[in-house]
Amino acid sequence: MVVSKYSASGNDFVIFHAFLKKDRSEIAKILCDRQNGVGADGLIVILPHEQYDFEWQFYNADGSEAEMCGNGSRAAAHYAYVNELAPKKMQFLTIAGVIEAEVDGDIVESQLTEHKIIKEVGEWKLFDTGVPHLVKIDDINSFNIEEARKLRYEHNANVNVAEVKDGNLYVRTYERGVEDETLACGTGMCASFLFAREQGLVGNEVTVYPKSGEELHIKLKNNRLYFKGKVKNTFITTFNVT
Ligand SMILES: N[C@@H](CCC[C@H](N)C(=O)O)C(=O)O
Repeated sequence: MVVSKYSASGNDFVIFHAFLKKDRSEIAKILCDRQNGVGADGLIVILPHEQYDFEWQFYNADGSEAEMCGNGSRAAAHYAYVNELAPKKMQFLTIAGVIEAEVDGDIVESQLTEHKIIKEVGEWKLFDTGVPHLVKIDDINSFNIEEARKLRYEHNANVNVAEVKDGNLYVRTYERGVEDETLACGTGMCASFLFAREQGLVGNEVTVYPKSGEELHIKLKNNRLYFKGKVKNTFITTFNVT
């Protein structure tokens, strides 16, 4: 099979398109494996849809299906555009709802699904930005992988520590389904932005830096989150599925 590998700010994905919607949990594990597969944080499968430009299936590296993925939405939009599956400005369906995206060269902006606050857990706050994210505003160096892993299982959520420095937002994320810290997480950066904004640390727009150090932009307009940054199609390959 022919697959494309993408990096969206360091969050990496294997992407292919198909005609049939079926359980692809096993192939996600195989393709995402960093030793025996292509290697990625997630698998995205682009499928035709009658109402929208396309529909996707998103799987984490461990084969679990997730409702949404912010960085993945930008990579998928770029893939769909360059493969002539969607126009520059597109709408596509995820489990969490409809995503609007616009491709401009290697920059892609996604309008995420509606967001909400779920609950407070001490100094942490649990947001839903398409998928669940616990966020704490603290020194970015206080990110502790063991604590994050414990919270992830206690709350079935991704876990973020965020800090505002010189008006910019810095975020580190432990991702469920990858079961490790990743180089970037879009829905996590957006949840972190919401918490920082609530605390008056940022306004309606912010420049954000995930662990990869790449620059992204988030804005809140009419209570909707817009998330913008570069994506890179790192390679296209054939992969033997045996
Ligand atoms: N990396 C993604 C989020 C992917 C899903 C997440 N791991 C989950 O299972 O909730 C992003 O960029 O938003």
